[in-house]
Amino acid sequence: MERISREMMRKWLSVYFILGSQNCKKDPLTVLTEAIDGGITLFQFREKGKNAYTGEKKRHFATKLQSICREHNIPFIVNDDVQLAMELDADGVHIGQEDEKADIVRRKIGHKILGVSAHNLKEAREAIAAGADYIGVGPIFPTSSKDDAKEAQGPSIIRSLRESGIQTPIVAIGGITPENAKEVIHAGADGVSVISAIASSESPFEAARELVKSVKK
Ligand SMILES: C=C1C=NC(C(F)(F)F)=NC1=N
Ligand SMILES: [Mg+2]
Repeated sequence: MERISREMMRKWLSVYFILGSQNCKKDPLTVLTEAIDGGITLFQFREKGKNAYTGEKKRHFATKLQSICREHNIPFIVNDDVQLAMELDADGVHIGQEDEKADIVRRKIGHKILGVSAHNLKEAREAIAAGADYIGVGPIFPTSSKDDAKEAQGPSIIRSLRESGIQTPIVAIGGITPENAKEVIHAGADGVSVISAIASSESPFEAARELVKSVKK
């Protein structure tokens, strides 16, 4: 198996749903199933926050989400926890600037998908040099899903990365909704990632469907 192509990565990034046990009103397995039926293209398991699951509870919960993704051919990405990603043979990992260094993670995961958070051109270039298959850029708009989020940067950060010659797949994150997603794509993002727009919705199915419609070029 070799590294994922940019073209394939761009396709997967289109509507990237991120979820953990702390983000849901309804049963997380139902939320994920509805989101997949609504058309999400990629999933990230992100277990963080005050009452986040740990150890065997976290692993067991991850396997249940992973099997739903497998049933629907949706790649399963694990946030932060490289060890868990390897144990589960996940399709990839996502790491932030404060996590394990990207070049070390790349060596650990082989050709699995590697996503890295980047907030500026320097971090983007470093991530790409370390072997990132995509970069997560944001928060674009104010977000309620991450309690230590940085200042919202607006879609212009994406436009400036593209103008600086960044061609690596970019997914935008932070406060993205069906109303503002199109603007983010027009700024040059290949996809949008969301937590609460889907996880906090009464109908994750409808919310996913609206997002899919809004990112169509
Ligand atoms: C902090 C994060 C930033 N970006 C992304 C992604 F959208 F996947 F790129 N995931 C995260 N967990
Ligand atoms: Mg992290």
